[in-house]
Amino acid sequence: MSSAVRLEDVYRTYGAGDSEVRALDGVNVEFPEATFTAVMGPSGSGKSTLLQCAAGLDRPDTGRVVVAETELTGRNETSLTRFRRRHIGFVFQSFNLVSSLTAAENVALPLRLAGRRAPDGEIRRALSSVGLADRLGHRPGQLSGGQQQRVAIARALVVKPSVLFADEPTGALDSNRGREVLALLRGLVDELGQTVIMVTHDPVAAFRADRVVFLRDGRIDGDLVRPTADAVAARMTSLEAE
Ligand SMILES: Nc1ncnc2c1ncn2[C@@H]1O[C@H](COP(=O)(O)OP(=O)(O)OP(=O)(O)O)[C@@H](O)[C@H]1O
Repeated sequence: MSSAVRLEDVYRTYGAGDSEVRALDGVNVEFPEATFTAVMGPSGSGKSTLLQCAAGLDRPDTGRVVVAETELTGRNETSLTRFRRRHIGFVFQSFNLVSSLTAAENVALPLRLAGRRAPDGEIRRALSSVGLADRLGHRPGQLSGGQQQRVAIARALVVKPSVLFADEPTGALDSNRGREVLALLRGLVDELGQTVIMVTHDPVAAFRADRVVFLRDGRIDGDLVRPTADAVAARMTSLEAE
């Protein structure tokens, strides 16, 4: 199986001198196409930094990041932005929708930013695929948290990205709404062959993934394939105790 995302020897340090933090300390990891991977680890272990570097939102100090067989490292900002707009979808814990725009307008935004047309049919299809065909004209403030996150997922998917990244996508939702979002992500992988990489603290969320990759102190610390929630929770407990 070919890899959708590959990080080779990635280092990322913040600050300098006494306040230096090595957020990523020689990370090597591959994320295969059409699979759902969860990234877990104690607070401060580098999960968000890994996701941001893999998505081209942050730059490693050294090492290589390859997405869809394209090397991101060394590209200038314009070229990186262009690549991201075509190939990367990103979903945040806090949804990050534009509050003054309707659901349909939010979903159209990435196409417009990429200088593409945003046909009504395409926008409607994206919102239908997340179960929100009847909420096109609603603004974020008129939607529940779970619905807002589904609009954010539709917005990330409308460009048909090579990879969908999600940083704690269920972190702001109650457990039922969180389960719906996870089922949606799982369905994208199973039905559309979408590659999904998700950071989460929640073993129940990680259980929906094909594989869980663990981080500790900026390094990869093993993985679990087709994990049970109990196995993930046990692994997290031991990582946090170390
Ligand atoms: N912009 C920044 N400036 C300085 N230090 C940073 C910055 N971003 C992250 N760090 C540090 O890098 C380390 C890794 O941070 P990161 O956010 O990747 O961890 P995380 O595993 O996602 O944490 P959490 O689970 O708490 O969200 C932490 O020690 C953090 O304090």
